[in-house]
Amino acid sequence: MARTMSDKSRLLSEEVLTKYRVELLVKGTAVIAPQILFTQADLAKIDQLQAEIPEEEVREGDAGDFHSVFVKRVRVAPPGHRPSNVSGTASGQIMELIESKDRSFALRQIFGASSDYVVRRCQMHRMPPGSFVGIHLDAESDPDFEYSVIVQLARDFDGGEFVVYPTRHEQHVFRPPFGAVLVTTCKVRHEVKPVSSGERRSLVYFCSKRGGANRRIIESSGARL
Ligand SMILES: O=C(O)CCC(=O)C(=O)O
Ligand SMILES: [Fe+2]
Repeated sequence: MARTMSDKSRLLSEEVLTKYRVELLVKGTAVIAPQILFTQADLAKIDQLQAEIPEEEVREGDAGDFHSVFVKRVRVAPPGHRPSNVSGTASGQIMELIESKDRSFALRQIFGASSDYVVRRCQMHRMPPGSFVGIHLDAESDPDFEYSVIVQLARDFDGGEFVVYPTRHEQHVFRPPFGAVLVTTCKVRHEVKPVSSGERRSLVYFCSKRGGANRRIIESSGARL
């Protein structure tokens, strides 16, 4: 029998969450289909709120890695500091949306966690043609990062593939559609290939069981974005 599911029941479907949990466990990366973690209305709200946040261009090379991307900071945790939202009301509202009870519950199930996760850092990326994110390890920015969650905010662009390198000889290429969410472990190297046309946009956040100060030691880091 055809049934119209509410957003809530879709978010909480055990069967669906278990499927993603296994995918993440086995492959280190899972792509969550559009409309499961974020509805169209959630994405529209994020788009509206982000307009108020200032943008900076990041082009930083360190130990062979380079980037070219426009970044809007929502929550930051620089070395020695605890996670905190950037000033302004928009960042708090975006974090409230991201950390809603249902969404946090769903992600916890996907992570296979027995305790709560905190978002240590959150930012938005805008990548016009020529932009890219060089190969890096998220855990080099903050050793407590466990999972990164990447929400796809754009429809019309070419290039910009997310490529994961689980080993030296293996690579997995992802091109998630608008509204899909890529979840990946922060212990695997990856990159975003150059955008060739249109504009790629994403909301990126990093989750951890630990909420304290960033334990990264600045001198030895290969930090980036
Ligand atoms: O914008 C993205 O898809 C994610 C880029 C990335 O790997 C990161 O911010 O660590
Ligand atoms: Fe990354």
